[in-house]
Amino acid sequence: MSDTLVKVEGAGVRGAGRWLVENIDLSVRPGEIVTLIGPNGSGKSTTAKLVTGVLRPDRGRVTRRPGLTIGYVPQKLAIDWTLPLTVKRLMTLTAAHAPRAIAGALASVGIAHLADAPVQGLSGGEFQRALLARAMLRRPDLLVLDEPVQGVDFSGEVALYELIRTIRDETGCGILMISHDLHVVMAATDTVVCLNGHVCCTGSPQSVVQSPEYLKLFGPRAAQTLAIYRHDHDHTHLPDGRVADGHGHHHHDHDHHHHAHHHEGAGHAR
Ligand SMILES: Nc1ncnc2c1ncn2[C@@H]1O[C@H](COP(=O)(O)OP(=O)(O)OP(=O)(O)O)[C@@H](O)[C@H]1O
Repeated sequence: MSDTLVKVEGAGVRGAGRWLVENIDLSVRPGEIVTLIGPNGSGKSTTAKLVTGVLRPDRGRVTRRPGLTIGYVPQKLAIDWTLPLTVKRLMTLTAAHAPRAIAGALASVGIAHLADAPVQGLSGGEFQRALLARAMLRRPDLLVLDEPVQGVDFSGEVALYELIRTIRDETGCGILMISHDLHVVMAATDTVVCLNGHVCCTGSPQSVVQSPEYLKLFGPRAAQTLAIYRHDHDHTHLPDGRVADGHGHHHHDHDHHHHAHHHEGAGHAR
């Protein structure tokens, strides 16, 4: 294991009389961002639950570094949306934390000004940041994020991935995240694990986008994902997602990312 935070080896989970996932191999080291990608129902959440220990493997094994602390940001939060709940209170729902620690965590994700705001009024991006702050309060060695950019628009998405990288840089924690987004996540991760009930391919974003398994799963347009991102993303974002000024970069929106070229009908006439 050396300093590996978690290692999943040949793991499978059964449910409803079948294998939900099989032969899962992956590991997360300190400071590493590993992203699970795959279509709906491909086993991303199931794999994340294996990593956090919510699910036990029916085959294979999962080894966690002794004393490992995990911060988890769920896909959905089971809270009663009809009760008034401030952001500050959300931070202490499941564990007590000192007011100073809470203020620090909210500041680190850029929402210090929302401490007394009702959770119900937050935007999608603000809510994700609040959940991140809550997970960070545990000072986790490993942060597990199930779809961290849900309900967030494209520029907010870029800002969130940048925040996640900043958290990694500043705390040195390992991060496992789930996404079925391809464009931004591919550039925001060290290792991609592509799932379809089993691990189709694993590696750097550069190597995964070139693998036949990835292309089969996501189609040829997906191969352009990384190139498009690399080409255009030469500017930095402010915490709220706006493009930072001051380096001669002009503001522009990201719509063009979504317009990968079609090459339909490009076959040769015979
Ligand atoms: N508790 C369960 N019992 C039976 N089947 C389950 C259970 N949980 C998940 N499944 C099934 O396991 C498969 C993998 O589900 P999982 O939620 O891990 O996929 P996912 O990749 O996270 O999907 P999505 O992108 O839609 O969130 C699916 O076919 C799902 O229906």
